Amino acid sequence: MDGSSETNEMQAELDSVEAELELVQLQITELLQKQAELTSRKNVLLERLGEACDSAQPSSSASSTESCGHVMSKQEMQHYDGTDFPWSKEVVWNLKELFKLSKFRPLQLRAINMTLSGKDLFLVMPTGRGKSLCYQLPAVCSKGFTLVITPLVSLMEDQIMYLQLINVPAAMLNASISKNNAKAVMAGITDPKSPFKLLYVTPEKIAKSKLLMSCLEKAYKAKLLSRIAVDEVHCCSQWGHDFRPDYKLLGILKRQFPKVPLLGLTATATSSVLKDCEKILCVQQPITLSASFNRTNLYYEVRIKDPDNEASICDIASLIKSRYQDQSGIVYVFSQKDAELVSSELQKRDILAYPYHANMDPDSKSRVHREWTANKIKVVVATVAFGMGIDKPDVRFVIHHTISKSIENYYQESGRAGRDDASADCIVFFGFSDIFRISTMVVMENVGQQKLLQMVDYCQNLDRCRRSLMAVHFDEVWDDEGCNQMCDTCCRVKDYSTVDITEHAKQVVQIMELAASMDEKLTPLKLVEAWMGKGPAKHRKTIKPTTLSRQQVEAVIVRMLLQGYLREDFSFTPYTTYFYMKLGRKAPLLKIQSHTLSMKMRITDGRSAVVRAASGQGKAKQPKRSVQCAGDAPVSKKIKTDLP
Ligand SMILES: Nc1ncnc2c1ncn2[C@@H]1O[C@H](COP(=O)(O)OP(=O)(O)OP(=O)(O)O)[C@@H](O)[C@H]1O
Repeated sequence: MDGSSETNEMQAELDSVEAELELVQLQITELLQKQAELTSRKNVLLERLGEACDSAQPSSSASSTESCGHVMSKQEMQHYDGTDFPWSKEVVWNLKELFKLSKFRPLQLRAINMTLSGKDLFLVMPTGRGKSLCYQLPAVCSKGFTLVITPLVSLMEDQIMYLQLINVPAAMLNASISKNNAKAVMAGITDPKSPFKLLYVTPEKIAKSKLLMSCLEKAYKAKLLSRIAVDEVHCCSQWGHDFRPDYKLLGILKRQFPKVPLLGLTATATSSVLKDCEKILCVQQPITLSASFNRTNLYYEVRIKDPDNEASICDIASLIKSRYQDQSGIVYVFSQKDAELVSSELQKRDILAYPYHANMDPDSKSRVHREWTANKIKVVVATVAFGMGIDKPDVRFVIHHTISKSIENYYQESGRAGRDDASADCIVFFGFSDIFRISTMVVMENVGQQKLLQMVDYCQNLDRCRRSLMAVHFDEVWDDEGCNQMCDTCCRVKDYSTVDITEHAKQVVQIMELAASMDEKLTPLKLVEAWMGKGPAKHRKTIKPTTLSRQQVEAVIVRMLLQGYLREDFSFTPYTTYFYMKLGRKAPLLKIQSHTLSMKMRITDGRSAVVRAASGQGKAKQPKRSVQCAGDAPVSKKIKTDLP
């Protein structure tokens, strides 16, 4: 053997060893990822188990730590759910007669009794579950007034309008009110007759107005300052997602008025953020009450969206007509154009539906909102612009014509259903091409892509309860029992079977490799078509078509994307973003004989019960000729959407 062929052989062996090493590295990464997922799940479960054990302990020795620093026994905690306090009669009377509510929601009475007992408290409760009542009701039952710190003037105005409606005197101090008005409010603070029960101020006012602080000082001395409520308390902490510098200065309140109980309210705060808030606000060992994010009255369902837009609207129309005749609901859509189109199509099918999006004039928007609230309009077909201030109790369904851009967004949007605690449905129509429409929109966001894929996983996953998939995002565990058959996966466990898709995935890789070898970029649609033997005649000759249905083809591609066998690739022009598919970092694993890939699929008919093995299983040959992949229309056009 001459020197050069020896070198060639060694080079070939080196290449092969390097390739193998790369595969091993991928397997290690995959296992480490799995380990991290399992560890995080284990930690959440351990925490839950700890809580469960605490609450199972005999009351004499119980020591539940439901607070950041303050230790309170379970029995003591439960004591605050009672109605034998000196103020209880007044509290219950006001709940019914003033606020016109029949009963308390979980944790409301506990929070109210605790704050009326003078305890400092952090209340973590999902949006729309009724945090405001926890300081509004105590304010009415206390002498003097409650100081409420709120970050947004619009939220302040909404609350004051509502309180005026129910005859509770309230005032506000912010940059938008007149000097005379501000003067009257300042005078009211020290008035022993307390002309208002709640005073709303921005954190800036506390930080900057010496006059306000001196009035509050006088009110404190005269025992007129009964309570301090800090809304959106997570804004204090730089670790929170919405830090506001003026919140950092609110520590002055507890330093100046140490005997006034403080109530911090938030819908989103981890325990480390709350610890930080505790320090910033100078509260010592506050009790933290956290309500579960699990909305037990909501039924979650995912339906496959028909690729034909008209057919998909037809599906929504018949769903509304058959299940929600004369009931109130929202259909969320992706773009302003979709809002116009879907609402007019629903109208053609005798459904009283109107569009709502950011590009409508303010009068039309508020008319749609008003008439829907008054039940004159049954369905609002809206972009995400329909969100803030939507507080209709009897929304019986929220249908997503297009998936949300993240699970957190989906939770908020779907959470507008069933606020009256009666059962309501949250249904997503999951369409393959929608993934890529949204992808191009979120591509510039920090973790936009990652969050979108979590939403896609929520839609495609048939292994786990939909609730439990959502719970992870709120650091909670809602197991199947917690679901109580209130999602389609829990209801239809028997309709799904696990299918080995390894050979199918290998075919996809082959197509991608061929395209890459020809320097051709594949859009998701083109990949589907090439695999199904559709598209130009020359493609059909080169690729052996799959035996899978279009729905299954799309499902396999989505699974491969979610698991890293495929990945997204974008190219940008000043006007639009183009979306293509690429092989993912795990694609080489499919070259290993022992590596398998499986997924759950819905058994809708005999055919899909077992997805038949791809042709040429185990000995797939490379087609000799290449796939012609270029030429299909790029996925993204410039679309007007209402970003949240
Ligand atoms: N006990 C109750 N029973 C029925 N409805 C209630 C109850 N408590 C509050 N609500 C209603 O729930 C809705 C939402 O309340 P609220 O605005 O206080 O929520 P929130 O938790 O402050 O939400 P956000 O985080 O959006 O500010 C209101 O319409 C309120 O009247």
